Amino acid sequence: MTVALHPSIDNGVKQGSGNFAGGTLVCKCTDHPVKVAVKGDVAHNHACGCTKCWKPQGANFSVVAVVPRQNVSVTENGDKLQIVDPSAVIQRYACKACGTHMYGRIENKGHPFYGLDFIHPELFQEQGSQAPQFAAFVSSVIESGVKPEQMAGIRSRLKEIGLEPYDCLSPALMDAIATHVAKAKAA
Ligand SMILES: N[C@@H](CCC(=O)N[C@@H](CS)C(=O)NCC(=O)O)C(=O)O
Ligand SMILES: [Zn+2]
Ligand SMILES: [Zn+2]
Repeated sequence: MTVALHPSIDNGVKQGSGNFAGGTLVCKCTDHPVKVAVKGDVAHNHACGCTKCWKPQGANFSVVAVVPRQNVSVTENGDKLQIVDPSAVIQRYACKACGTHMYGRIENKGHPFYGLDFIHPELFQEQGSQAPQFAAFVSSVIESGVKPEQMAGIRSRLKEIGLEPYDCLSPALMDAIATHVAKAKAA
């Protein structure tokens, strides 16, 4: 049996339509679910192995992407949301009833990713948003209980489905962060 990564990619990565116009994220509650409207497609969608990103039951990875924060609005049952860890860089708003993270927001205006919210595309009611592009923080799954000897299998499975594994973010995103830091230092 192949190692389980995340239900939305375990049978292969499904490509996006290329013209996803946005949609509604819905939490797992059957009663009064939280709904969040997102305008436009997501970007930088990826699998994340860190312990902070929300994963569905049984998954070793989260699938998470970014959207401009002005494109995100809570439309229903926002009173059920609470911030998971107010001291984290990314303030993740989760449903108090079912635990699903609905969006994560950076409030530090100096952060390289300020202006982008983090969302989980599997929560879209609609199909067709951008597919995951790579896997980040892969080694961090060990912090959630994966045994080091399972890592070779996990990395090879990620590669098999077309998600290059990295132990931080992708080179493009790391370069973007470093560029931001260099400009801030020069200013
Ligand atoms: N090894 C750590 C890595 C955590 C981490 O740095 N996560 C990244 C990717 S989501 C991050 O940007 N975190 C900022 C935050 O969680 O606020 C863990 O698994 O907890
Ligand atoms: Zn809920
Ligand atoms: Zn993460």
